[in-house]
Amino acid sequence: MIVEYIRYRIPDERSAEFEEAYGTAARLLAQASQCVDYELSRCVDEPACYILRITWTSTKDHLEGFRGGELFPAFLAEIKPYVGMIEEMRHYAPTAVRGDGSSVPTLYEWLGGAEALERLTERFYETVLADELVGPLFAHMDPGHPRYVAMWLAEVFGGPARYTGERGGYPHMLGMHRNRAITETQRRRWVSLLADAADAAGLPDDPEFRAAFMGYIEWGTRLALTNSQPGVTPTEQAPMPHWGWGVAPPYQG
Ligand code: HEM
Repeated sequence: MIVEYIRYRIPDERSAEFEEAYGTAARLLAQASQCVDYELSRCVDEPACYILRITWTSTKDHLEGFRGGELFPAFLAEIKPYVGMIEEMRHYAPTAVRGDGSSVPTLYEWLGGAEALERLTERFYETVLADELVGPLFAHMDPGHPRYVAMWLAEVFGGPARYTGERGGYPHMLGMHRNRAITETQRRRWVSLLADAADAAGLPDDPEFRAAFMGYIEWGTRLALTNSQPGVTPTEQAPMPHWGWGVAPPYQG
């Protein structure tokens, strides 16, 4: 991905028509398969200054795909009157320095941290062991298993990286699922028992949290099922998944 920055200096009397023109041009950006996202910002300290940021799938896709494509003539027609007011128009490659701040709580914080996850997994594995469909899979379960899975979930949801540091991270988890031949019926039961345990353990039940939480569980259990089939060769080394809120951030009143 590549980020294009275009800096404009627009006289005050033309700012309204400029923003309107970009509002129209943006609809063409929204249709472009080469465009990841875009944003036009106006300087607060010096209102004549605008910056348009466009993330492209690649420089080539921008210069050859978009500029050579069918959307470009209509895009250019909208913005042409302002081309002479451009002060900079260049592509920038993102560096490794990037990340999120803490304005939005992590799922780990929202659900109540390590203590809540341990409450959840304690409760969950009690019901798992008593279940006729999935119980047999866990017949020789390590007594620390509920705590280890709580550590795993903590790390996935934005808590401390203890599973990676103390328990062997992704490769260990993968190894524990290999050749277990989990069936779809067992996977479904596991998901259903976990959803019940989330209620019983008093995890937050707001729609945003539960959607994100169960989204991860759905994803994770499908991978566990696939990787548990005899004869498959799963990815041996994968980064620890880090799950966020997705499209519905927490409702904070
Ligand atoms: C989001 C989905 C899942 C997560 C996050 C998860 C997580 C884990 C982790 C972290 C371990 C290793 C614990 C350790 O360090 O010892 C493990 C082991 C295991 N998992 Fe899963 N798992 C998931 C889905 C499933 C499903 C769907 C099944 C079966 C229906 C399953 C069956 C097992 C079994 C049998 C073990 C070995 C337990 C033992 O003998 O100690 N897992 N799981």
